[in-house]
Amino acid sequence: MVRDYRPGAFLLAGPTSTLLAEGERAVVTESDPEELSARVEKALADSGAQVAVGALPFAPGAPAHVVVPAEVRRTGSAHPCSAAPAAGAAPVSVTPVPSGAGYEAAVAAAVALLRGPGELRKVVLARTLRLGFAAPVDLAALLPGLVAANPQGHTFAAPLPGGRTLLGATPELLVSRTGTRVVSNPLAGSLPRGITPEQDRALADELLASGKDQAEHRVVVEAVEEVLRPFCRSLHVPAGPSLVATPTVWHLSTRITGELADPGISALRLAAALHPTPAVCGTPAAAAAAAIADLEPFERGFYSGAVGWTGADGDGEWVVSLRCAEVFDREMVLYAGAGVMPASVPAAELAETSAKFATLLRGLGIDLPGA
Ligand SMILES: C=C(O[C@H]1C=CC=C(C(=O)O)[C@@H]1O)C(=O)O
Repeated sequence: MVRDYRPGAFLLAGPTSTLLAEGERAVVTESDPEELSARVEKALADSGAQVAVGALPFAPGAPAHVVVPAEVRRTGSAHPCSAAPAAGAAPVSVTPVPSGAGYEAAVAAAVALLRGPGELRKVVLARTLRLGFAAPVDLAALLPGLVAANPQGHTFAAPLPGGRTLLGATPELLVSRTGTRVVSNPLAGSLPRGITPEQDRALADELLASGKDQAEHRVVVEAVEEVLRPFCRSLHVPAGPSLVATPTVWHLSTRITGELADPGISALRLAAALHPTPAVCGTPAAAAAAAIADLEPFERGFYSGAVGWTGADGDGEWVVSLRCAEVFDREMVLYAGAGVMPASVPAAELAETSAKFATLLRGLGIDLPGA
């Protein structure tokens, strides 16, 4: 089904399910999270459609883009996806915004804020890589290779306003709802993967033993628990994180499961309530968002928002839009961020963002040493 993707369609390919949606019966553009769920539920009821798909932006107050498609196809896992690794065209221009040094300076400024007298405990700072190509980016040709390279994660292509596409391969599940069962799998605390198996194992052990990363992870789990608890009659939060690996990064991970108290609460409503978690913003959220606005020299748009679907029956799945790029014509803007804590070292956060860029670059067959 991944091979049937055509530009303008919506694709979400995960380890257990694949959804491809095409055409538009209705489009809901809404910035208020509660209004958004209500308007999408109404659009589904009015059209008789079973599923709506879309993308939520990072910034509170920016409009979400949700579509009731004309046609939806769903199957199981897209894996094993037999695609050869994509052979992406080499970019003709590569512009980091900010520069590596600029990013390290922003992390240092954030560390100073975190160590200061204010209330900020964690802030996630991102950077971008702007790639220019000689010809329009061929999404349909690139997607099978990206799916094949990310068997554990969710690969997505989501249409955005203005003919743009959000393309990515994320390891993080914001929330899924199946009947009354709710699952959220926050990630936070990361190290790049090693080159040899020994080095890789040592880095995994180092991550698990890192007080800075455990603290960075804990604030996300606490925030997710606090949001989900009022919606659930039971909620299970493991006592400590486990490790998950993407092809380029190790993460601390906690899989939180619950039973909804009110089956009328849709997956989209839960996603809107959870977003933005401290995995993409920080703690407290308002102070972190203000620091991000001060320290990041670009708009995040739909990076570090969410991508997913919600059904007429309330079921659905929303993933955090990470390891992604906004694609338009001959341009691709990649985004990667890292959680900054009082103990953060700017060079280490820069290396972490490079490893995060590599998820998409490798999956697209783009070779950019030192990006
Ligand atoms: C903000 C990103 O990752 C988040 C998710 C997992 C681990 C993270 C970290 O360790 O910093 C980030 O919170 C990104 O990939 O751009």
